[in-house]
Amino acid sequence: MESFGTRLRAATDRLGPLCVGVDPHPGLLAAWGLPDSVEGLASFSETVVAALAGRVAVVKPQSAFYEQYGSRGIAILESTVAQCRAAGSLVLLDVKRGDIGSTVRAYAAAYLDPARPLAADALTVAPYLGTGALEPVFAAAHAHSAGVFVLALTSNPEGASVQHARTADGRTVAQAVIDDAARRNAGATPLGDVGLVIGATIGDTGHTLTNVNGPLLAPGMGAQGGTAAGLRAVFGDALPAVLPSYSRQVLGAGPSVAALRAAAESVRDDCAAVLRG
Ligand SMILES: O=c1ccn([C@@H]2O[C@H](COP(=O)(O)O)[C@@H](O)[C@H]2O)c(=O)[nH]1
Repeated sequence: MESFGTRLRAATDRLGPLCVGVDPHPGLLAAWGLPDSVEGLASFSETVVAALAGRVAVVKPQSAFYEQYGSRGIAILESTVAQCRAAGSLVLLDVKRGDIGSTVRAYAAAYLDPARPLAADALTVAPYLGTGALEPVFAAAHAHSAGVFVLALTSNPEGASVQHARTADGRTVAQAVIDDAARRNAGATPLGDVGLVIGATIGDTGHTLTNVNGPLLAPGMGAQGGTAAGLRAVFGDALPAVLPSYSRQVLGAGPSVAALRAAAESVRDDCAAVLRG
């Protein structure tokens, strides 16, 4: 199989630069006329698959919204991931895992080994036990042609207190995470497999993103206030690597399949105009 970076570039070239998050909030279930139950979760997920699978480059299910329903929720997540992949979208599982290396190895197997029931194309990880502790997940990603997105500068206002703190060598924690990704992606074409999560809401923080050579996932679009026009201030010269991510703004258009598709196409076109000039 081709590398994740190659597959991601092909998907965004074909379908446009857009990631849609699948976040079945109880409030969204209610707005769609669905119960806050496993049945409601299943119906919500089926509609999202019908509307968007194979039509957007990347689908990003938020694991937490499935986990809260226990094993039946996880079963629906497995089915949603598999259907989106089969339809031709890449699936980035938003699980934000991170632990000591020996445990991270199990997370890597759970989410990236194609023989496992919850295998996706990529996952999100948290680097706060040290990027070195994530080594098994980078190795698994390489072995399975998968991707890893490391939290660097998150979209929530609380993130800066940790991410802007200085390390012993004077860099911020975030810059150390960014530089680690750049080192891992060096020389990859067209794009490395190690992505970063950089919130669309953070403005110009003075971090250097131009050498990453990997995808830059930009959550926080729409509901959290991030805009297509605002991406330039956050990403500067790194704009071509940005993958904007919307959840509630697109999902709020449901449950009509046609309206969900139209909402996704609208934000995709707004972003493409900025990212591709
Ligand atoms: O920095 C981050 C990292 C991840 N997220 C996740 O993205 C979605 C955002 O949902 P919206 O409805 O578009 O606000 C959600 O799953 C978060 O956990 C993030 O927001 N910021």
